[in-house]
Amino acid sequence: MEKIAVAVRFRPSIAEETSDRQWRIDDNRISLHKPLGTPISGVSFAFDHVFEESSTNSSIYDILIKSIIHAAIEGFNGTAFAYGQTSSGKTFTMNGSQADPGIIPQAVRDIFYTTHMIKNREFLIRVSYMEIYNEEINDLLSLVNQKLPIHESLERGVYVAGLREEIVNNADQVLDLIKLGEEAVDRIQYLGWAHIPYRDSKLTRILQPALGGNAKTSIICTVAPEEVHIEETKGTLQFASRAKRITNCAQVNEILTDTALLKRQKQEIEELRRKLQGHHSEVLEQVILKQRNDMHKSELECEKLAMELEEERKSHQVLKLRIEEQQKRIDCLNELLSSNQASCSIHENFHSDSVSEEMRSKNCMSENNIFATPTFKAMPDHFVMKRPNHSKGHVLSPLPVNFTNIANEDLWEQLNDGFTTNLDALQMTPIGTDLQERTTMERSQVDELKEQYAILERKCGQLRDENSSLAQTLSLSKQDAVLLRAEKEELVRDLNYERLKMKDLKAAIRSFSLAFAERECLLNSLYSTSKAMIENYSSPRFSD
Ligand SMILES: Nc1ncnc2c1ncn2[C@@H]1O[C@H](COP(=O)(O)OP(=O)(O)OP(=O)(O)O)[C@@H](O)[C@H]1O
Repeated sequence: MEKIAVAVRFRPSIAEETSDRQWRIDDNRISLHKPLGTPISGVSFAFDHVFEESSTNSSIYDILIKSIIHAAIEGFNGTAFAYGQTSSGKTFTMNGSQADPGIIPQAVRDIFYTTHMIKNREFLIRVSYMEIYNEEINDLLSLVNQKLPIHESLERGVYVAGLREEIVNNADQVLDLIKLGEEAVDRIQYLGWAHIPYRDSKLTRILQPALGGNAKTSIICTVAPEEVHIEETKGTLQFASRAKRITNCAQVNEILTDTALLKRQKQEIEELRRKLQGHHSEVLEQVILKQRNDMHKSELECEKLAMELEEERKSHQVLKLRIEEQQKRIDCLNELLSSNQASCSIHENFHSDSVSEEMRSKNCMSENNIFATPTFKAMPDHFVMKRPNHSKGHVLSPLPVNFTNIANEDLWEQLNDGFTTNLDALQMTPIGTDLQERTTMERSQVDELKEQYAILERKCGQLRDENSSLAQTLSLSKQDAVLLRAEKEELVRDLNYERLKMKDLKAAIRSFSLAFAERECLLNSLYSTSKAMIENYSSPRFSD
């Protein structure tokens, strides 16, 4: 006979308040005090352990839970649960945080660590996970198992019928299952004392063996230290005091005789055989087959994507080259444009008499290359003449329609736009028809060049358009490539995940088969031993 271990844990205070009354902890005693330290009578409780606000989950595990886990490994029933008002720290105590794992992850790791160290015994560890919500029991590992009933039998005691039990081989599998179960819950309040009456609830029934039955039990009552929660805290402490009076009678579950062991082994082997040959193995095989198919599909998808990516890369390369080529052509045209602009400005300053061969060749105006200089600036409307020796400033006038060999005063007046001059001071006169021919020829050349310039400008515009559309295509292709790469990475991740799942399944089947083979061996040996014993007993020596 032994008492239930009851501990109280204070969570750190959330509110910064000045309180009239406060809880005081002295060793394992909790009492309520007035501001000046006077204890309030009748509000004092003693427990097995009281954990202050600064306590850690790991210290709680070591002091309160570890011994239960080790006893369970030895064959006892064990129960540990948290009880307390909302927001008092139940979840924190059970699940904990990354830095301070709660008692569930610690217990799970401890179970596998300890069972691995025991070499002379075999363990079969199964996990189930359920919620009690509004007095209904739901399976968190199988969503089809809802509203499950509570049964009781001589062999199993109180149990939830139809609850899924997963065989597990390591701690991570258990924690993964718990995570899976938590995803199914969108409501972790099992022990909301304000909502579920302590008596008559399904929870009370399930906890029956733990509260006064065949089990070792630890209860962690979580409380909030703030004054505003004093009444709820008192309620929790009263529950804890009642729980402390409960006595359990824990016994190692079964010490089987050879015959009982034989019977039990036979049953287990039958159960395993049924599972292996029946639905369970079929499901596993189907799952493996599906995983394999998915894996092949993903691999094919990956290859396809890789090929597409390669194609995309090649077309990028081609586009890039084309753009570079176009850019070169545009640069070349721009160079020509600027050089021709320069030549046009020189051309504007030509005096009709002073067009020399040297100038012509310098500005690409020789007979041979006149059509090779495409971008000329348009000529001004008036062809102008300059008379350099007449005065310092340039006197410009429109070109007369006809020149003759002799310059008279009228002509000069016409040339100088009404400006009169001393004809004796003139050094030369315009030279008639030759100049006219040259001017006409130059005009037609300039017209042709204008046309060429317009054509080339159009072409340049087209090239620019083409260039920008190629740049657009390139940027779209780049975006496509990024998307394809992301898709590929996701597929690779899926593939790896499927591989891991398949590996786990294979390991589960392997350990399942091993256990099955070992059990069969054991059965056979027990069977032969029993047969030999029976034969021995029925031999004439014993008949006598
Ligand atoms: N011992 C502790 N140390 C640090 N923080 C804690 C502790 N206990 C509780 N907390 C914090 O207090 C808040 C409430 O705790 P928790 O969620 O565990 O309460 P709960 O009893 O599970 O609430 P509910 O019943 O409403 O689900 C959380 O933010 C939690 O991280």
